[in-house]
Amino acid sequence: MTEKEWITYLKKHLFEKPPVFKTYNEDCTVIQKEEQEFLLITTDALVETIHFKLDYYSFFDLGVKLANSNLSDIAACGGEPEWALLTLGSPIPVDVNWAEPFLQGLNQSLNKFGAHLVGGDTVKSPFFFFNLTLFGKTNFPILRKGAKEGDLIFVSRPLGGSSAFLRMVKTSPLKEIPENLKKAHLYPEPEIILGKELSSKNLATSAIDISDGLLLDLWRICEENSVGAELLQEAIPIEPGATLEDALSGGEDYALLFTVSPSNLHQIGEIETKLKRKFFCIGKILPEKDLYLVSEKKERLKLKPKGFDHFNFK
Ligand SMILES: Nc1ncnc2c1ncn2[C@@H]1O[C@H](COP(=O)(O)OP(=O)(O)OP(=O)(O)O)[C@@H](O)[C@H]1O
Ligand SMILES: Cc1ncc(C[n+]2csc(CCOP(=O)(O)O)c2C)c(N)n1
Ligand SMILES: [Mg+2]
Repeated sequence: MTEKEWITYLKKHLFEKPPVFKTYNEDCTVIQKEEQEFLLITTDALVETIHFKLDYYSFFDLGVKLANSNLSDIAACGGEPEWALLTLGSPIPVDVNWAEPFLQGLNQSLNKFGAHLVGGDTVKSPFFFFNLTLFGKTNFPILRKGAKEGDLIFVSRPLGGSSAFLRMVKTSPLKEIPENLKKAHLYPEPEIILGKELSSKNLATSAIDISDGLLLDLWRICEENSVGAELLQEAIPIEPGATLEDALSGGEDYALLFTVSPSNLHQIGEIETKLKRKFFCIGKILPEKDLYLVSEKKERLKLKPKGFDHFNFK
């Protein structure tokens, strides 16, 4: 079974009654503590050869990436990260020469957003793997559920850089790869500040962080809401050095994708001014359950939601 089929299959095994507010097909499990107080829980792993190779990652970088990929799921729910648990799997006895920089990278990224490592587990494993479980909180959770016909689709920054890095590192030495692509893959910034702004203004009708690719992650929002989407090719921001294909389906961007009702568009401008950033409106939500790309020549192409699936190598 593909990863998608597996996620569908396991739905019936997930407990989703109060106080669980929402869990299935979400970036975090959302648990309601009080009327306006929610606990967020997320977990994400990095596995050697699947997510990284040690010839281009330092252990410090691995700590940063592990923290950031988890922080990104808290950001997608409009949360504030708090507590983290680490599972460390190592084929060799733990040695401070690599464990110390790993923990430095991990803690540096967690601490930057007010989160702290408070426990974990350590096991021997045939290869290195690192898993983090991150707890956070929010007063107004943003879900994947909520996007409606006519809502505008935004992404928070240019896409594709991470995937372009991965392509280049297969054939080029690290020092020859442009800095912006290196940064996109090794140090993707989690959008915690933006997520909190969207949440406190109750502005996003839905959100997801782009981990498996723009098309696939957008399609997750569409499926959750029984809608479709249309993207304008010329409006999709592409990181310099990346291709359109990288931006559409590469993954590991950790940008935020969010939808906004057109009647609230002016509030995006207010956030842009406050954060001194620009966000990118790339399309809109459609009633019909399909994905379209309007090319630069104004041709309307129906697309498959192509992206990263751990068990689908078609
Ligand atoms: N092994 C599992 N057991 C229970 N629930 C799972 C398992 N794997 C995934 N899920 C749930 O399936 C849903 C979809 O997970 P998905 O992997 O799309 O989320 P994500 O963490 O945002 O993605 P990514 O892993 O790419 O960061 C989530 O609600 C998640 O909690
Ligand atoms: C060596 C190597 N080969 C391929 C990839 C690409 N890749 C791996 S996992 C993933 C999606 C996010 O992961 P998850 O869904 O587990 O959070 C992507 C795009 C990589 N990073 N390293
Ligand atoms: Mg996510």
